[in-house]
Formats: sequence, C-alpha cells, structure tokens
Amino acid sequence: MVGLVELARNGLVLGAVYVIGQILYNLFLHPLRKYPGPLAYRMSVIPRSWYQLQGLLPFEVDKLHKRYGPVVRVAPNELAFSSPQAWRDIYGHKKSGEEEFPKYDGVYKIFDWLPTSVINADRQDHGTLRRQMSHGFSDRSMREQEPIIGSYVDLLVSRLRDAVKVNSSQNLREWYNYTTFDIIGDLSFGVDGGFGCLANSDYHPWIKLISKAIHQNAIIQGLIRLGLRRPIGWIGKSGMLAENRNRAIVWEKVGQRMQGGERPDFLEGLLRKKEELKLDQAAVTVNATVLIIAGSETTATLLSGATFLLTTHPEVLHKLEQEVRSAFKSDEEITLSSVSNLTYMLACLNESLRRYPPVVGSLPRQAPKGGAMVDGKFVPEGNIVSLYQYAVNHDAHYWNEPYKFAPERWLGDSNYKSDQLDAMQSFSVGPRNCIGKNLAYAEMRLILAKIVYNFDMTLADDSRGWLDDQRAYIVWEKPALNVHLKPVVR
Ligand code: HEM
Repeated sequence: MVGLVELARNGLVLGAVYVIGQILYNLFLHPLRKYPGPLAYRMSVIPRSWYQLQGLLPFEVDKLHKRYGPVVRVAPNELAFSSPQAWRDIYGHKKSGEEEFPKYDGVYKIFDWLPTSVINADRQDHGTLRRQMSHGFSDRSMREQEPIIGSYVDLLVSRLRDAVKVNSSQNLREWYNYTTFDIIGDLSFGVDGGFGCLANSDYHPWIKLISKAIHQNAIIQGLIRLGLRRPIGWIGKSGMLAENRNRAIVWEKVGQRMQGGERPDFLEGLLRKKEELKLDQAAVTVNATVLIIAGSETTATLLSGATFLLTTHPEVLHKLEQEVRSAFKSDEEITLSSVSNLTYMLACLNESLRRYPPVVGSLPRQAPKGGAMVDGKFVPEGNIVSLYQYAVNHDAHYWNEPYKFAPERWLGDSNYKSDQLDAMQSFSVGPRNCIGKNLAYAEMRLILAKIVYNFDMTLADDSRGWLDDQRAYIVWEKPALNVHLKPVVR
C-alpha cells in the first residue's frame, strides 16, 4: 500500500516536472518564442484547443489579431497571419527550387491508413490527381453540366412556389442545402434526381450523416492538437465514427458509378485513368467524399449568409432586385451564362463571402524544410502557419468599416478606396486552391438570381438574430433561416 502511494506520488512529481519543463521550454527556448501572443497561448496548446472545441476559434483569433497585430502565436508551435502577402507566401505558387508549405497532417491526414485524396496528397500525387479531376471542372464540362444544374434550380423555384402556398415563411437554409446536395450528388455519381432532397423536401439521411461527420472531424482536430492522435486512430479504425459510415455509403455509390458509362461528371476524369494511376474503388471513394463535402455545404452556406445579409439590408436588396428584374424578361432567360452579367449581384456575393466566409477557419500548413519567410518573418521548419479567413476578412488594416455589409467596396466606391481586396481569398490561392471556384460562383449566381427574380424576401422575426452567436466547426453551425417569400406577379 505504502509502495503504491509512493509510486503515485513519484508519478505526480514527474508529471509536474515534465509539464513545467514543457511550459518553460515553450516560453523561453522554443523557436517561436519571439512571436507575440497571450501568455497562456504561448505556454500551452490548451487555450487554442479549448476555443476550437467550443467552435469559437476563428472569432478568438480575430480578437487576437486586433490586439497583437498581423502575426500572433496562437499555440506554442503555431502562428496565425493576417495579410495579403501571407496568403501568397504560404499558399501561393512557388518559384522553381522553392519548397511548398506541406499541409498539416493533424488536419488533413487524420487516418493515415486511408488512400490519398486530392485534398491531402503530397505535391507530386496532387498534381496528377488534380489534372485528372480538372476535366470535370473545365469550361466544356460546365457547358455540358449547365442543363443538369439548371434543372435543379428550376425545381427549387417550383417547389418553393408550392411551399409558400401553405406557409409564406420558409427555412431557406434547408432549401439551399437540398439544392446544392442534389446538384453535387448528380454531378459526382450520375444519380438522377441527385439525393432526391428537392423532390421530397427533406434531407436524404446521408446528408445528416455528412453534417455529423464534419462536426466530429472538427472535434477530432481539436483533440489531436492535445496529443490524442493515437486513441483517435483506434476509434477511427473501430468504425464508430460518422466518417466511417459516410465513406461506406460513398464506396457503394462509387461502385455503381464505376459500372456506368461516360458522363460529364466529376469522377469521369479519374475513372478514365484508373488503371494507369492505379486508382481502385477505395482511392476513388476518398476523392468522391472530398467532392461531396467540399462542393455542397460551402455553396449552401454562402447562399444562406448572403440571404441573411441582404434581407437585413433592405436598401441593398432593393438595388439587387432592380438589377435582376430589369435584366431578364422571363425566367427562362436566366441561365448560367446570362447571370455572369449581373455586376451588382457579384458584388453582393463577394461581400457575403467576406462577411460570412464558408471556410471560416484556417487551412494549416507547416513551414518547409529549412524554414521559410512569411510576410517578412522567418518561420522555422515544421511550425504550423495559416490565415484565419474570418479574421483577415475583418481586419481594419485592409477594410474600411470591416463589419459593415457594403457591396459597394467591390465596385470601386471612393469610401472604400483604401480596401485591399486581395486580403480576401475565400477559395484560397496557388496550386491547392479550390478546384470548384468557377462552379461555385456559377451556382451561387444562378440560384440567387432565380430567387430574387421570382420572390420578394422579408426576414422572419424568429431569424433576426441568425448571425449572433453562431459557432464554427470547420463550417458554420447555422440555425434555421426563416424568410417570408412572396411570389412576384408579372
Ligand atoms: C462557396 C463555395 C466554396 C468555397 C468557399 C470553397 C473553398 C475552398 C477552399 C478554401 C479550398 C482550399 C482547401 C485547403 O487548402 O485545404 C477548397 C478546396 C477544394 N474545393 Fe472548394 N470551395 C467552394 C466550393 C466548391 C465546389 C462547388 C467544389 C466542387 C464541386 C469544390 C471542391 C473543392 C476541392 C476538390 C478542393 C481541393 C482542391 C485541391 O486540393 O486541389 N469546392 N475549396
């Protein structure tokens, strides 16, 4: 008994010595010791993980930049930057001989037994995968996809017309999700009717699973920073996570798609070269999973944000209505190509991307071998660097009235002439930027134009505080967005 007590006491003393030693190292000897940040963040990773697990990290980092400037030490081994130059230095194309900043595997490669996907491949594999996938995003593919996308947006409008006969207040968060998931389901797997969300006015159970997987993933990322990588790996292997079940469904869908013929969808480019690139069903599955998650929730999120911001700024909404309603004589004239002429609408979408960035947090990278310069500061090898989109999009160094919703800033208004528009990079920059950027803009423009053309929108009272207190677990956790819709009579 005495021996056990002694052992426990020695264990505690040793543990305390280790923790104190680690704290002293982080404060006085760590290669990032000279960078500014709150004492608690420089000492330990706990505060950062705490905010991450609460879904509050992007907003906390926003506050830290306001206090400490364009570079802040947000954990002993991690720096957050906020500047247009940092975007280019961390994520941009490198000159020949220069090393890329590799993606931080505590976020991108949590389960290292899975095949590589486009989002986490190393530089060489990424180039090959991205080239093959880019066929599905070419101008030609988008022209071929136009009728498919258009048919879902038309279905959205007609389903909404029916729904408002029963109740003028509609939860547009759901309707946007139905539409973007149906489109991505169709364009990824060739499933007619997508996931059938619009047809049934309900979520396919798979989509609920995807949302759960994203949320779980955010928690897992926070726990990995606390040193719990190994137990997370065991849980992942045991198949208990939403992510495991999600991948099993994608696997099955990919299997069906692999039996089918040629089709202008996102998997076609990969499937055409599957033997040459040694892509088996598991490898296609991880890539298809990335497409489904990256291509649906993001676009729907932005549309929800834009709708909230427009309905809470009636003068902006009114201007947008004038632009859209005077540009077209009929609903049929509104197409993927014709909406590209709506300049005020593009400014509204860009301003929504700034105020409510769908990828609200950071895209962590590690300083390459030998270290590298970021915005004029040296970052030693292996340390984590990133920009937090919410923070840089609201940084008063780059934006006049950063919290004001002002589409005019994107149209050369003199009040905003000092704005540095390249501080916002919602789709990231460089070789790992968003492959679906053009498609996302096309979808967002078409959907918003059709909604504004067909309906007068007024925010319902129960959604007035929609943006207050939202949390961010990789993407925003959005409450219902109820909007009264009144069909426009022509
Ligand atoms: C508003 C909508 C969207 C936003 C804001 C957005 C944003 C981003 C960002 C910031 C990245 C970089 C991720 C990183 O560095 O880890 C990314 C990558 C990616 N996005 Fe998007 N995205 C959107 C829509 C889409 C759509 C519609 C698709 C496909 C249908 C898509 C597919 C992808 C893929 C496959 C990647 C990985 C590219 C690579 O690593 O080469 N995204 N996106």
